[in-house]
Amino acid sequence: MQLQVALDVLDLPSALTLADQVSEHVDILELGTPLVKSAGIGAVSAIKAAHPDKLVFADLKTADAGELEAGLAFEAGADLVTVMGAVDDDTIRGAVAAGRKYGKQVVADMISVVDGRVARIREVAKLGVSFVEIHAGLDEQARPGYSIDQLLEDGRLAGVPFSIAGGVKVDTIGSVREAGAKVAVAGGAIYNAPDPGAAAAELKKRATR
Ligand SMILES: O=C([C@H](O)CO)[C@H](O)[C@H](O)COP(=O)(O)O
Repeated sequence: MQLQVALDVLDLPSALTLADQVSEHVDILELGTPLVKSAGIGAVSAIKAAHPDKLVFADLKTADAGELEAGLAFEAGADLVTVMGAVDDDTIRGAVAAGRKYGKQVVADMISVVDGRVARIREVAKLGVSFVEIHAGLDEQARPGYSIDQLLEDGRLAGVPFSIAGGVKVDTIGSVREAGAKVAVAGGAIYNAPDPGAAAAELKKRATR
């Protein structure tokens, strides 16, 4: 299972510092949505230039104009880009068309799809995305009683390639691997750790055990 770090910081210098600290332990460097909004699409180019050997994931969470927005990220050097799984199928098809044009990958982010999630995961997989991110966002995670378990259950049931995001940490990443995820996404468990490099190394160890 691959490990993706979500660089959920708000400026490019902080993102470059965090990427330097963790890159040797991760497979995918994600520019989180707030970072792209704050620092701009040029941050994608800067992270790719600093880490050309890593896959760079632009978490645009596109909700409309899929081909246009995905094209912006691919043109800037992204290897993967997100489109929302909840949006119009033509938006997803557009992002996929851009992916084909650039030879890059599109990921459908299932954030906020809760009812009927497995059925929608199967539908978006047929639209040509490379995989589906089964995701509980920061606001959902903040609610009392949040558990990653329903994400894992839906991944097991869906029968298509998937990643998991939503509070992946040292004591849950083993379950993410056992559920069959292709990628585990970790943000806070890495950037909030006293030593982000050590936290990423520990997650990577458990991701591949
Ligand atoms: O995508 C994310 C969130 O929606 C903010 O943009 C996070 O990067 C993702 O949830 C991973 O972060 P953690 O949940 O802190 O592991």
